[in-house]
Amino acid sequence: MTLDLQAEHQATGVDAAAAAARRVVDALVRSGDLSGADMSEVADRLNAVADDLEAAAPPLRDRLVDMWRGDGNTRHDPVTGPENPIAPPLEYTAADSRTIEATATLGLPYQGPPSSVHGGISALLLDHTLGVANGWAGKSGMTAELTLRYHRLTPLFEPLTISARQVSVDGRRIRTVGAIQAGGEDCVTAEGLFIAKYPPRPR
Ligand SMILES: CC(C)(COP(=O)(O)OP(=O)(O)OC[C@H]1O[C@@H](n2cnc3c(N)ncnc32)[C@H](O)[C@@H]1OP(=O)(O)O)[C@@H](O)C(=O)NCCC(=O)NCCSC(=O)Cc1ccccc1
Repeated sequence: MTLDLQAEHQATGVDAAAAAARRVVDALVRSGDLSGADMSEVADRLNAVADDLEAAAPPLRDRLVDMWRGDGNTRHDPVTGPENPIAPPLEYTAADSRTIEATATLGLPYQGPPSSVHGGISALLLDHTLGVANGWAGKSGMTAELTLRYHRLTPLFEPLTISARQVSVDGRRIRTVGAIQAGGEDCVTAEGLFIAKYPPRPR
């Protein structure tokens, strides 16, 4: 089976709502206390939206089964998930049979050091990208160790290339490397040990 590297997108429905929520988060972080908007009115409107969503939400168990349906890529994860507002979201393409990559430009919600990507966000993007590279290469597992080296600040507002490649499989031990680059330079590099183990999807 060939892994489908990109979650199927819907131009409408929850994907469109998640994209709107991403805009809201970005606009809120952009605004801070310097905005001319009436923030208590904004809070009321956002709480009204949350009230509507919570009232219409399915039972948690039904949603868990639904979000893990099938065997391919998920649509809800915090890195590629088009229906998850905290996902940038990344869209992977295959560079070769063991290597995948994505391009993303991150904004203020992902800031750590000034005008730079938070180190934990870089770790999140790399952990997930290494994991998906394993699936693409044909043997996946759970992260047992993830070693990161932060070479230089990772800029916000500039295109980043996030890539990963499976380098070896030895029994249940899978070794995978990856990087976040800006302008062709390594910002963060990663080495991961994954152990082949597959927690069952809720059915
Ligand atoms: C799965 C495992 C890591 C290993 O447990 P078990 O199955 O009980 O393994 P067992 O003890 O039977 O050892 C087997 C072999 O492995 C070796 N070995 C084991 N550990 C280490 C080590 N640290 N360092 C070195 N070696 C280690 C051990 O010595 C043994 O070697 P041997 O065969 O004797 O030569 C478990 O601790 C766990 O679930 N941890 C939580 C993982 C977790 O939450 N991760 C984050 C979520 S995943 C994610 O986000 C990424 C993702 C994104 C997208 C898509 C997909 C993925």
